[in-house]
Amino acid sequence: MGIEAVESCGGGVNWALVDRCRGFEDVRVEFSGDGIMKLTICRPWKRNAFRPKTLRELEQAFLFIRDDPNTRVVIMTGEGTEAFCSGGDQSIRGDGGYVGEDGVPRLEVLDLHILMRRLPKPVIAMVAGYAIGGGHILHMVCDLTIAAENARFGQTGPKVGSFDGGYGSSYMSRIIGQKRAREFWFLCRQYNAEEAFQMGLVNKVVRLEELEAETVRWCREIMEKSPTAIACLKAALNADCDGQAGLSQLAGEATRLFYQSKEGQEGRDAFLERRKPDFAPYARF
Ligand SMILES: CC(C)(COP(=O)(O)OP(=O)(O)OC[C@H]1O[C@@H](n2cnc3c(N)ncnc32)[C@H](O)[C@@H]1OP(=O)(O)O)[C@@H](O)C(=O)NCCC(=O)NCCSC(=O)c1cc(O)c2ccccc2c1O
Repeated sequence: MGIEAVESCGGGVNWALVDRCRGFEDVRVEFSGDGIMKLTICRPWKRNAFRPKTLRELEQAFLFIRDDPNTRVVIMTGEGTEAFCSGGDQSIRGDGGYVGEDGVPRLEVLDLHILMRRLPKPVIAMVAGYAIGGGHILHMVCDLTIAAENARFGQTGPKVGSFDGGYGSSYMSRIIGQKRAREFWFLCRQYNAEEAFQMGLVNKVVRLEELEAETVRWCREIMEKSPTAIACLKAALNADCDGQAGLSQLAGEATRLFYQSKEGQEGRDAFLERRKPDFAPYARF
């Protein structure tokens, strides 16, 4: 995959920068060497608020990861200990969305959510500090969340003139229930890590110094399991709230398995060999 420049962080992993994402400005993409890809939003002076460029780089990284057989699990995090992500960068919010270098206003984070949901590999949010606004939604869209004790969670939309009626609302209510979701959005309060854990928003709370090591432990535990089973389970759990798109993702996993079977390959081979397919050996049991 073209990795270089080993640098050492916490968690006992020698993270290596991924060459093909080396030109990125807002996102650092690193590989553990044994299956874990770490994506770090690097705008700490803005509490890791995202701008269109940040989202583009995350999208490119996820597309790369989707096709990369070496990557089994993804960690998504923010630079530093102050914030995971504080949502959309309000300083470049125009009248119709967040304005990038091309001058076009967009709400592109919604596309990123879909990419993350469709990724057939687990994404774990590693949260230190604030996960606020669109940053809170990003952690919710991740499959699992490990939080440091200093983590703080909340929505700000109705305070800053915004709202996410997509995963930010409907999926939140699936996770924490309707009453709590309404509380989150209508009051715009902040919740600490323990409160988030009690609500089921977070899988584990650890001391800040332990955050990366614990997250890596979860990744490695997942990597001991069948990747196909994990991909099918993620698709099945998504299908519960993703409608036709969710069913299509789940069915795509079935088609992928079918393509790998002798029965599926007999259909292809018969067509190419201009003969009648012989499916007799593959009767259902
Ligand atoms: C995150 C905070 C609670 C942190 O508070 P703290 O006191 O620790 O730090 P400061 O407030 O002093 O911030 C330090 C520094 O960072 C700048 N900053 C922080 N967040 C942002 C931000 N989101 N955008 C721009 N800049 C930010 C801050 O201005 C300071 O800079 P200085 O130059 O003054 O040093 C607190 O910062 C906070 O509440 N931040 C705002 C959180 C927020 O409201 N986020 C936006 C919500 S809306 C959203 O994210 C969103 C995005 C989308 O793309 C959508 C798409 C489609 C539908 C809905 C969307 C949506 O709702």
